[in-house]
Amino acid sequence: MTEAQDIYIQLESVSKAYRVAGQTLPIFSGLDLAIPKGDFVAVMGPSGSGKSTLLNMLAGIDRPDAGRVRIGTHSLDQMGEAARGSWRAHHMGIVFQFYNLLPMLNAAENVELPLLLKPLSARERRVRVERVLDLVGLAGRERQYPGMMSGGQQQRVGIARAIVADPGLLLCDEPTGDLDRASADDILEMLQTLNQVLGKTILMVTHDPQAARCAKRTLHLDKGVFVEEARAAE
Ligand SMILES: Nc1ncnc2c1ncn2[C@@H]1O[C@H](COP(=O)(O)OP(=O)(O)OP(=O)(O)O)[C@@H](O)[C@H]1O
Repeated sequence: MTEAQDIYIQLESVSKAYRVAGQTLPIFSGLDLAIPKGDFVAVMGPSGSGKSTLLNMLAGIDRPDAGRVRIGTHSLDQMGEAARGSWRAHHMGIVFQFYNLLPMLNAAENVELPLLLKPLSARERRVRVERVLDLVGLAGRERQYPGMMSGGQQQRVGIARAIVADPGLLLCDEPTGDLDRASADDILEMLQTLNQVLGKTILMVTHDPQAARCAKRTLHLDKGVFVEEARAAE
């Protein structure tokens, strides 16, 4: 049983609908979710079940129509857009399916981007970038451009960029969806290390059952509710 004070991510009675061509498309109606700090949660569900909508609300990119989205001590649903953007930059890293690297920047420059929002000297930024690139196994590849890297290497750069500002929370949107099995397994092992060794709380949307098995918990989203939950043996 999760004690209230341990809860890090909390959705309370969240409702969300889209309006398409004059019609209302309900996605969530009274959705609840509680995730403690340090958890590693996989969210699975059929296409269109609302997984990206959930991630967007947790990232503060989108807002619920009703209900509360709380992360740590912050209620994202009560914050304006600028405050949510600033909150995101300081507390959250996002890992994307297709890496979202800027092709004209090399690996180090891509990883450095989130640090440009912080009051750090160029030297401090370089030290942090080198440290995280080393952590993801890319020491020596700082000057390589995304176009010269494999998908697995690009995703390592994506993970380095997501953690360089040392956020407590990582949101991963199909992080292995574009990778072969071996590269996917490397990335999953890396996420497990970030969770177990560095204590990052991770929420990962995935279609891959093997990826979900690496998480501590799997939530299945169907028709706007979590219908099943499995917890890995501790
Ligand atoms: N901005 C939007 N405007 C209108 N409808 C939207 C919008 N975003 C998503 N939808 C619709 O809401 C539903 C849920 O979309 P969402 O992307 O959250 O699902 P998903 O579970 O992530 O799907 P997938 O696994 O295919 O990525 C879908 O029917 C989608 O077409």
